[in-house]
Amino acid sequence: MAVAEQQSVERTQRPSDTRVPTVIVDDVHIVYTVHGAGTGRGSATAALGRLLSRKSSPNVRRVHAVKGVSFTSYRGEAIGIIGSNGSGKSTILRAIAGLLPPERGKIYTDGQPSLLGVNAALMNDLTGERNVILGGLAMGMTQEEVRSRYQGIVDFSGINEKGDFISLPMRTYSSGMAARLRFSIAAAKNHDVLMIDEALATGDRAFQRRSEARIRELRKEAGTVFLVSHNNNSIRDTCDRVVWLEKGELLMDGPTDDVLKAYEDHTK
Ligand SMILES: Nc1ncnc2c1ncn2[C@@H]1O[C@H](COP(=O)(O)OP(=O)(O)OP(=O)(O)O)[C@@H](O)[C@H]1O
Repeated sequence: MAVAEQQSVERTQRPSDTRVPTVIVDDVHIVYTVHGAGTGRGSATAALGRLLSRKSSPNVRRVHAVKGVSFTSYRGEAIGIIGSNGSGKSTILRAIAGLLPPERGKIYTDGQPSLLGVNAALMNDLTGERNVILGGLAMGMTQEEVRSRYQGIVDFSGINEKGDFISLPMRTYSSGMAARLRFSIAAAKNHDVLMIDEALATGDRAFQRRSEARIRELRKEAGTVFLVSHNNNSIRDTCDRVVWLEKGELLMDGPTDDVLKAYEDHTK
């Protein structure tokens, strides 16, 4: 795999009235290579033929998921990323987190961006309690910090509101409960750049309100928050700027109200 084109923006002394960039995405292209792809003919007979064929398919298909996207984020901004299914939102976040190498273009980041996805790695067979400790340590907290923030994380997640779930293995949680715990662990720490992929969509309304308030706090603490969501109200309540991707291209980047209005007109 090619080396990710992830570089650090040097922290230099700047006048206090200038905006400080946190992520620079410069003409980025991201291509997935899919091995063993079919021929692309979609009929049932063609699919059955492929399944019954003894030959393994030599086909390799390239999916050009992000096409020449550029934008810069600044400290204190919360940026919503919107667009229809498959438009490249999760892909661009994964690239900013350094998990996917751009095929072309460059991504510069100030500090280590943290990606909080619905699939963020916690261990399903461990209890919620163990996962809070594991997740806290994985994010770079000391044991002492984890101990002192433990109760706050559990209370924020609301996991124990209906019984002692925190001492049960995470595999017994509903997907919403698991997403809440992941968000609560990540939000317990201040991040230079925090990227949240749909995590809010799975919580109930009360949890969404708490999360939105916490996102506003994180911004005040001089971080940058990216929020991928299909929920326009969540974006409206949390973000002051929105980037709209469609078919891997940047369609619009501007103030939340302007971009959401154009998006809502487009999707009517
Ligand atoms: N691991 C992968 N291998 C191959 N193609 C992929 C992979 N992940 C995503 N893609 C493709 O890349 C494109 C962008 O996908 P991505 O998940 O970034 O979209 P998205 O905007 O986050 O979609 P959604 O709103 O449905 O979550 C899609 O065409 C998708 O099929």
